[in-house]
Amino acid sequence: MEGGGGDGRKLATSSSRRQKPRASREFGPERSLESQKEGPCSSSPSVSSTESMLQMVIPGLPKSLDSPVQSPKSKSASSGSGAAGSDLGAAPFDICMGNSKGTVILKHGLLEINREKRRAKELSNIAPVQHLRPGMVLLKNFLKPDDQVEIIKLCRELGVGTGGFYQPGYREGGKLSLRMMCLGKNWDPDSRSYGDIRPFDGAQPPQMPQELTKFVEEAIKASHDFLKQRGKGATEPSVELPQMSPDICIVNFYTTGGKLGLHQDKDEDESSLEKRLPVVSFSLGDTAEFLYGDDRDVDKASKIKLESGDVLIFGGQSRLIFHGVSGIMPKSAPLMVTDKANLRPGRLNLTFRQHKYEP
Ligand SMILES: O=C(O)CCC(=O)C(=O)O
Ligand SMILES: [Fe+2]
Repeated sequence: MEGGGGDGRKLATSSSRRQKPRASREFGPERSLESQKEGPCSSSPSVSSTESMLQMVIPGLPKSLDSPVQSPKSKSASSGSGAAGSDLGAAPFDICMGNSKGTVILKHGLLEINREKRRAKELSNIAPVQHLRPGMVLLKNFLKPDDQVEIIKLCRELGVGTGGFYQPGYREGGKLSLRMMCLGKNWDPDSRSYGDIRPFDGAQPPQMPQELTKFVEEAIKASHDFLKQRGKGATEPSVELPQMSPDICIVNFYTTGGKLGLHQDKDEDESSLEKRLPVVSFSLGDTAEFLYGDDRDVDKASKIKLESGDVLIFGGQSRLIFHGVSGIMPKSAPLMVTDKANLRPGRLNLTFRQHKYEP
């Protein structure tokens, strides 16, 4: 499937970039989804209502949930050059709450506890694997709560260090309504290309942790096992969903006002795209309303909920689908995960890819 739009794989000059229609992983409130259609949640990237609610319960939280948290560990590899918009010189963003002085004790109301019980009941009736379309498989609740906590903590550690979370923006102005960190290689939203360092501060992205690769391999195996059960006549599982070994990952953190416009992931190396190596996506924390389809059209897109622990895989015939996040559902994260990990209100998403195919 080929969608409309320019070739996002080539690094463009700023003038040619301006002329080029953006199709690959372009997002942000100003340019895409929010101008097309509102999601279920607030369209503002700030989260003032959640913020005031949290400040009542947790003293010591930063003034705004979107304001960066100071960490002694973090520093940029070099000073910013003033290139493509981002949080130049800003402190890192901590996806977890609390501080070194003590832990955050959250008391849950009956409403929250009952919601959690209801959800557990619902989950037991949901098919654990859903074949959404050729090349697209959803593994419901695949990551166990303790694994989710481990992944969140790992991302938190990496996220407050060099090359950690920042709020990306475009040279011409406008910010994405999420925080981003890359692992393995840097993906630059402005040039829509991968590189070894982040242009705006010269930082090298953290290495891809082996612990994460293991979960990705397990998820691909689980989807192959599922596809194998279809028996004779069905496409060979490894053809429908080619095997991949992730070497890059884009980690996004959405506060409850976060969104991501419809886009294609097509900035990986041609060898990887030609083989249609899948993208493997982990969802943690609050639930996202996720859109996908053949066109960059919100009204034609299919909608699913991605909940904490879900793994979505799209490769093969679905490798170049348009996809995006229209909203984050506040207070939908499982308490047993967010309590243990101290995750902020919001959603953590990791999309693993293999940059290059090497036979
Ligand atoms: O947050 C998500 O579920 C999708 C993220 C995504 O599409 C991306 O990072 O390219
Ligand atoms: Fe994407």
